[in-house]
Amino acid sequence: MSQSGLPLIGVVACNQQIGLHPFNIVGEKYLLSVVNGAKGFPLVIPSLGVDLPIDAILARLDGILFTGSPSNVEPHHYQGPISEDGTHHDPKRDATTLPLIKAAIDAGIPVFGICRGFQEMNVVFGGSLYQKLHDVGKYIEHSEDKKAPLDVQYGISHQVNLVAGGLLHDAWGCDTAEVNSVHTQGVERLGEGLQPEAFAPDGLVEAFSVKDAKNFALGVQWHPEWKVTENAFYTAIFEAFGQACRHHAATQVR
Ligand SMILES: N[C@@H](CCC(=O)NCCCC(=O)O)C(=O)O
Repeated sequence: MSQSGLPLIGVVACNQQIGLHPFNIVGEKYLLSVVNGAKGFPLVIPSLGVDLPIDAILARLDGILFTGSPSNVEPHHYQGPISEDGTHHDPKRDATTLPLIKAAIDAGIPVFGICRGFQEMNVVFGGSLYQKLHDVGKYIEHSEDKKAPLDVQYGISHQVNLVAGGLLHDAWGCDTAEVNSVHTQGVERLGEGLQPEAFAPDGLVEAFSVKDAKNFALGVQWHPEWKVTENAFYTAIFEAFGQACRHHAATQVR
């Protein structure tokens, strides 16, 4: 917890080359969703892929947000077929987030995974991913029109059916909600120990939680960080995450 009483929430970065230099970057919308949605203080966690001691940050953080990203998890992490030439990967992010997700959940730190972060959580629990949902044949279109304005790309795309008794259903209080959809990959085999929280109308798992987690551990395939305060469902999800982070902070002796 920061001195102002705000929970400290780690937000994982992606690697990107800008000019000749490699940078660690985080989309501003993720940082703002921590500030305005979870009411926390965001701290960027670099994805350096080097052997940094994870314990050093876990002891100081009250929650971790695993962000979305245009890059895909390398398929060797889930024994998937080699991806198509030119596929955007971020091996240093994989090397950072996959062990961090497990360590954070084991340590009872609230964890929230969005899109790539949701897919990473599935992989950590032994699940696998479809690399191109649109090639599977049984799914509706889940990706965005990249030429459309951002408000259209991240606008409402389809309904999700929330599982009764789940964390999301409790947070929202209704059986259904409307979400955006900005992904080409998706859950093929659900990881062991993950319980579905929401399904798309085509049956795709759109959200899950970790069954035996000591604390909030939720992944969602959509992007609730997008203009979080303008969408009551997205706000409710971030409020539940923020509440778990504040509770964690209040129970730590530091
Ligand atoms: N690359 C994966 C994950 C999709 C994802 O996280 N998209 C986010 C795009 C950028 C952002 O909004 O942060 C897939 O295609 O399924």
